[in-house]
Amino acid sequence: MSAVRKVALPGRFIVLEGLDGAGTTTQTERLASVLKAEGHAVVTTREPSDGPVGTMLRQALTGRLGLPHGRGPLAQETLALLFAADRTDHLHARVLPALEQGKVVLCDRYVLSSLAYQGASLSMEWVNTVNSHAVSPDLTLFVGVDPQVAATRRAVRGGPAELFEADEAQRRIALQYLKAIELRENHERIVHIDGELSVEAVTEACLVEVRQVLARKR
Ligand SMILES: Nc1ncnc2c1ncn2[C@@H]1O[C@H](COP(=O)(O)OP(=O)(O)O)[C@@H](O)[C@H]1O
Ligand SMILES: Cc1cn([C@H]2C[C@H](O)[C@@H](COP(=O)(O)OP(=O)(O)O)O2)c(=O)[nH]c1=O
Repeated sequence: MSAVRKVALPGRFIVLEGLDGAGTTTQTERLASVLKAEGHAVVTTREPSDGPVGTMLRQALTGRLGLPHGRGPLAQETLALLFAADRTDHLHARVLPALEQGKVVLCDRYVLSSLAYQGASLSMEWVNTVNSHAVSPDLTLFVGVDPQVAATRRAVRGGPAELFEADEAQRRIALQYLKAIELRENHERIVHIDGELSVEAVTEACLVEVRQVLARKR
């Protein structure tokens, strides 16, 4: 079974990916404001989504939902299936309707996150298969930073640590991202952006790629 699904809707589906602290939230907002100022209809969104399954996932990530009797977090398989279920729900509830209306959808995290984070402890092929209903983005921007840079930025940002944010886990996930990109890049456009540049320079580098996708005819 093919693990890559293509659709040709009038909108453009653009995903930002990277380690926790890489700057994807910052860049999603900055790209949206540039594109809106240029007159594009833009929808910003994220995964885990704000829908019912995504809400459950955020509870699992912050330790408010887990195994009974304090026996730790949900099993990795359960999390992987929830991320995949959230993705199909998010696509149908929010992403596909916006693409049908010709909008630019900027999404903070998508399938590559599952391949990197869940693929760090489960078979990446299996994670790819359970995500085979997820349509391919027109462009994925991988905002690459050294795990130590990401850790420093998380510390500056503050807030409670989430399930996958331990330094060792992030180093493993960084390697998994590279394997995940290798697995998918023959089927879809994935571009590595140097996330260690200034906020402004990262936005400029992302915009070069985004403009190419916006200019492309369907
Ligand atoms: N290019 C950058 N250079 C320096 N600091 C950055 C850069 N991009 C983001 N930051 C800062 O790093 C922290 C994490 O950024 P954020 O966008 O929340 O990351 P993510 O969504 O990838 O976890 C924030 O405090 C943000 O202001
Ligand atoms: C979408 C997705 C996210 N995740 C993880 C990555 C993050 O650690 C967390 C999302 O939390 P979030 O608070 O959005 O992180 P950030 O703003 O730092 O990017 O969920 C997965 O493990 N698999 C997935 O498929």
